[in-house]
Amino acid sequence: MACVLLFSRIPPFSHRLTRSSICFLSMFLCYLCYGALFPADSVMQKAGDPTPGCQRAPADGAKRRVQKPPCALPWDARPSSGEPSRLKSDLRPPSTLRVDTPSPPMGNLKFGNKKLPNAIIVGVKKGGTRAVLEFIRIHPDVRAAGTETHFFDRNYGRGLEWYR
Ligand SMILES: Nc1ncnc2c1ncn2[C@@H]1O[C@H](COP(=O)(O)OS(=O)(=O)O)[C@@H](OP(=O)(O)O)[C@H]1O
Repeated sequence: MACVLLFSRIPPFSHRLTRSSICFLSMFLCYLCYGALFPADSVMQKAGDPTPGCQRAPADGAKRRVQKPPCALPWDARPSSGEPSRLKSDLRPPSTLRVDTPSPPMGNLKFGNKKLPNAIIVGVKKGGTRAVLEFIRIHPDVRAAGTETHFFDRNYGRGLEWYR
């Protein structure tokens, strides 16, 4: 009796095949939709961008990236868009970042305006503080000091005027 009940609950082979087909079909449709919504190039490069080599620069590590921008095209010659681009700010030479193209919220700051920092990265030596700085400074609204200031451990005696 139990056997009969058990077998009566197992769907016939054709039903199982249909369910498997539906399952595979839905997975395939999901894959297609995902591919249509998020094409591989949409994150790294826009369709009209004439500088494919710049945005596909190899990730060499933060220090080298800051010292030597991988793109030969001048920053001013690149097409601008309204959207704040993470990759563009990443490739921007540090000097240009400060002087030529201030981000909108920082635009009312004149060059040479001395301010104390809004945020400080604190860390031990070899604790990865440089990496944290490089990640945060990718944001277009962040303006970071060029080098580590070491105010509290080395330059505290110079006072706040030096720190600004
Ligand atoms: N996410 C992550 N995971 C693991 N390790 C990481 C990470 N980010 C940075 N690092 C390593 O941190 C080392 C650099 O740390 P600092 O930037 O604090 O260096 S420094 O003290 O300011 O010179 C440096 O180690 P070394 O390569 O041994 O010098 C980095 O490789």
